[in-house]
Amino acid sequence: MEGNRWKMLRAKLSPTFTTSKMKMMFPIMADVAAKLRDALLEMKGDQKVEIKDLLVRYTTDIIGTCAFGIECNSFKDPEADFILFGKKIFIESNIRKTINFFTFVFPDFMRSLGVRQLPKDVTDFFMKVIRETVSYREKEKVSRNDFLDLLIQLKNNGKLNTDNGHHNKETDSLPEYENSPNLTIEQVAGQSFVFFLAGFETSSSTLSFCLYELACNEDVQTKLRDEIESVLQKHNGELSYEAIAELKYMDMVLSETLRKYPSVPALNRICTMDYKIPQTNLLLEKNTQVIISIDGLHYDPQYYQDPHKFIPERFSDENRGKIPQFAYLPFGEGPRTCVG
Ligand code: HEM
Repeated sequence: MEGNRWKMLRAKLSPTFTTSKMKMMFPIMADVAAKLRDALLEMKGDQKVEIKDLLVRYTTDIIGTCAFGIECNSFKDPEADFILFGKKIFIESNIRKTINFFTFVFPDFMRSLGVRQLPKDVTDFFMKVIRETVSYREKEKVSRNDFLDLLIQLKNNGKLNTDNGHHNKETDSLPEYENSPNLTIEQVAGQSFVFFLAGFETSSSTLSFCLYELACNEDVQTKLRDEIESVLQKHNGELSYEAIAELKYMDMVLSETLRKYPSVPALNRICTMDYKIPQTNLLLEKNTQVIISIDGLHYDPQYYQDPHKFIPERFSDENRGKIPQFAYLPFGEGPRTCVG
């Protein structure tokens, strides 16, 4: 999706990802985390685990419940529809294609809201799920404090309800788009679907790589475990939004994971005007497609000494500032940066 249509939707949807909205959804996410813990506890000591598979179930359940408002139950039922249809998009159609999908094909995919380029049974499934859920919620006046509730507000009112009746700069859409049309049910379904696709594979692969690095680097693992135990102790053993925010070393470990294994290896842009790259004779003409290699930047020894080594300390308060802003791009950059 490009131009004004993208701008309008982005302006409407960005407020659904604010800190306060994330806090609101936190208990839903914590419930799914508890199910992951239970699934792990049920395993026997010497049982082999395909961790990527388990984490796909975890992120599918999180996004299914936050974006679609549906309990996918993937831990109890590995054959659940969401898992099967998710696999159909991502696993059966080779991983390389998936990566390319996010980088080069993403704008086209967004233009059509993704749906027409995918197998019809997959799009029919997601469309049906959203139509039924929205219709049920509207009829029964059910509210779940989740992302779908926010999309329903955008469908019915064109903007989000204000918190406690007060305007809040976090929750108001940008003023120039305040009077843009409400979302249609197709746009609600399309957006939920985009979030499902953009979210579950990126997050589960990041978590898998993180666990892999923790297994390879026991010192990092011990330090991280100590941090988690001490923060949880301070919060009476309770996992909360505030407790997570205190996990500084965890943040460093995840940042380093995203450096070594960015989910999206390259960014894709199209020049909207002629642009001369400063201090060179290079002119990028309007409509030129530009591909920025995230992998290339993240492994450039000019920015990261020993780039193949897993060193979370690169992202300590002291060191983080030494990394040039555009040499670390796991979530992209600029107005199109990852919304999730
Ligand atoms: C580890 C997790 C994730 C990573 C590494 C990641 C990475 C990215 C990257 C690199 C982009 C392209 C940005 C650009 O072109 O500048 C992107 C876009 C996007 N991401 Fe993510 N993402 C993650 C999780 C999520 C989640 C959980 C969601 C939603 C629930 C999400 C929704 C989106 C959307 C909607 C876009 C398109 C934004 C636009 O074009 O305006 N992502 N993501």
